[in-house]
Amino acid sequence: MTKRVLVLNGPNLNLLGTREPGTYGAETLKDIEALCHVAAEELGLSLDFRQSNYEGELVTWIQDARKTADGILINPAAYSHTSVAIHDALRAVNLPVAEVHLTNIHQREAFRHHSYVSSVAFGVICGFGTLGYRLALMALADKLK
Ligand SMILES: O=C(O)[C@]1(O)C=C(c2cccc(Sc3ccccc3)c2)[C@@H](O)[C@H](O)C1
Repeated sequence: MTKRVLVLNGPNLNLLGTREPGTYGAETLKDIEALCHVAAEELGLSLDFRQSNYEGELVTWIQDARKTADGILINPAAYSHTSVAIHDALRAVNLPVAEVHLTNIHQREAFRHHSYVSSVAFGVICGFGTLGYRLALMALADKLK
């Protein structure tokens, strides 16, 4: 049975590749989606890849995942540092969660050092750029086998 992973991307990630390439790299979210589909094919996973700037939409997608997905990869972006709602939704659905950040949030501004998602994720990857998405999918494939 092919395991299905919901890949969620938070606010402003739709702007990747357009500004701040020195911080977030030159790749776009479309580039990340493409690399995720290549990795998923290699790992025998199916993917649902989404991005939203709206916290409530991300919460609803997480809730729906209880019935439609086997695991979640999430880059919550700025909501990492603010959203108890996303934390609670991830806890409620009780699916394996891998958290990804393109940058090393621990080397950045203090307000980025804490993530409300990390305590409900089985693993957290940060600082490896877009490779972090591939690494997280590898970890999810292993967790779901
Ligand atoms: O490193 C990440 O992936 C992170 O999750 C991603 C973030 C992020 C995501 C998208 C955009 C921006 S800021 C930005 C705005 C315009 C163009 C490029 C970047 C930050 C930060 O909010 C987080 O603190 C860290």
